[in-house]
Amino acid sequence: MPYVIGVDFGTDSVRAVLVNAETGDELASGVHEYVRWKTGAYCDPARSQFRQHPLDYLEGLEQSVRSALRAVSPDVIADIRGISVDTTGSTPGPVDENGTPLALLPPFADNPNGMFILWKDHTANQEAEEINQLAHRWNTDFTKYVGGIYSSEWFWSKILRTLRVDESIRPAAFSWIEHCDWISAVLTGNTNPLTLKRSRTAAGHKALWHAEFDGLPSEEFLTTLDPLLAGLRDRLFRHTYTSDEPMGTISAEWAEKLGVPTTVVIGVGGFDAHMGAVGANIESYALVKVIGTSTCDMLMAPSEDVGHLLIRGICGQVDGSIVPGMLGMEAGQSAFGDLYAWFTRLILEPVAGVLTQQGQASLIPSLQTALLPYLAEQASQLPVSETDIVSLDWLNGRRTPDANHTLKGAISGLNLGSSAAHVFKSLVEATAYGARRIAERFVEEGVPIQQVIAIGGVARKSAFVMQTLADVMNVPIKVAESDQCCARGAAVCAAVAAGIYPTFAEAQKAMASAFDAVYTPRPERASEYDVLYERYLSLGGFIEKKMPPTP
Ligand SMILES: Nc1ncnc2c1ncn2[C@@H]1O[C@H](COP(=O)(O)OP(=O)(O)O)[C@@H](O)[C@H]1O
Ligand SMILES: O=C(CO)[C@@H](O)[C@@H](O)COP(=O)(O)O
Repeated sequence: MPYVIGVDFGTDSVRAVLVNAETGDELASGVHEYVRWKTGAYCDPARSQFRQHPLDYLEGLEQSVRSALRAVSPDVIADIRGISVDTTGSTPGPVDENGTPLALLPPFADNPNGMFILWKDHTANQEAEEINQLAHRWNTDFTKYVGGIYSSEWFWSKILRTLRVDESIRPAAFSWIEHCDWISAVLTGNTNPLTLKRSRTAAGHKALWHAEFDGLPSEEFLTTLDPLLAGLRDRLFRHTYTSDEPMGTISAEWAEKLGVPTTVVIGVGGFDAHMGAVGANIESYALVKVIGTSTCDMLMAPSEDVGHLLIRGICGQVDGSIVPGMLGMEAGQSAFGDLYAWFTRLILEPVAGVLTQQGQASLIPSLQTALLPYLAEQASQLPVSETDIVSLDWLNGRRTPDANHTLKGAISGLNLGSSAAHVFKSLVEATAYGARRIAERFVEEGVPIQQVIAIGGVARKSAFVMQTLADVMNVPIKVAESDQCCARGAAVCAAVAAGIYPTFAEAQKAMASAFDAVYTPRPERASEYDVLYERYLSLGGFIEKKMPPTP
């Protein structure tokens, strides 16, 4: 029997799953939480600075795969044929001529600017704005395939910001690399930034790569943006590769580290959301919502049907970014479950402080675990009325429609009777309104949505959130059965890259997740939410127009 491994680098942890490529059975999995990231090292949330140390990734890769393989017999291990990796993105980092991230070199070991700049880092808002202004007056609008607005979450904004603020990085950063490309390259032993195979998904959605531009934006565009970018285009890449392609064969060093055969094929890397959509059996005109810390909303359609459209305000339309040969479209919300995490922290921090002062700190961990489910239970008992609190989901800025990471969240309609459950309910509704706005944008732009599928931590863990989402969007939502859909999707990609299946369709048929729940909209709630959704749009319009933007 052939087996494959999918490795999914999420925001907080990395997960590896071992899948039987014939039956789709998940034999084993392993999880590793990033050690340095967990302590908050190299991050400054107040400034939206979020950096990850490459050692967290290397340790996570080894630990998660080893831990999965501990559960299976040597016969199974001997039949492992492929490994593919997905990561968050855009999560780029500076590398030297050998493709070594600068933070792995002693002078930069503790320099956040030598590390990977996590997708949710918004320190480059100013640079994103400059890219947009220049692109919109250039003869070719390089933003046209990424919704017309470049984001501070993406590749060029982050590179430019880093080069501007840190002189020490400038001579040392020979090139830049996305997390998904680097880890896949590490596994093959060839991290040469000039020859390793770069992911189409990362390049097309985040780096303004397009076949029409003959690759990345022109040297003239980049140097007009800032002379600090001179020459970098030639040290990046011109060609890109879809996730059905092999990146290479595993190096002897990594075969030994992971305990897998030296014949294992490493697939070209990709993003968590895109591979997650594959794991959830995405098909034409299905919207797959990856609902976790943030959301990614993945929509796929035949290029011949929608390739002529330029869809405004989304995170890109890229040929082959999800499934080779199809147009992959991405949108999303920069914070979804993160809103709930923020609210529980808000409640817990002072309570934990008091408990600690009173010598009862041992109570804190169980409070931490119980609080979200408790709030959801309380909120689910509340009626919905047109005078309810209305909140905005922009606590981490707005990713789509129309990226603007200077925007902030808001809570409106509080009175002295407003309880924690009322506020929590409004935050859950706000995330659902943001989701509805994205779906409406696709439809307004001419891309129909025929079904909605949800995957990710929130989709699996919270019936309350999912029912609210179905009510607000007024569509049935199917939830994929797998707890590890992104890693499973990576395993599907590995099966194709390793030649076990010739196409994604065949690999998905055998290996993609089934569905185990459907949330059906409740008609009376749906009509109440139509009214509240209008108030959400008005509140959003007011905040965007009247509140001065802050970095
Ligand atoms: N019971 C719950 N109800 C609602 N949200 C939850 C619950 N448990 C966890 N979450 C949210 O899930 C998010 C993490 O999602 P997950 O998919 O596991 O991780 P990631 O986004 O890093 O891949 C967190 O933001 C957290 O607030
Ligand atoms: O933006 C993308 C992909 O394009 C994601 O990697 C990013 O939202 C992070 O996803 P998670 O919230 O960690 O699931």
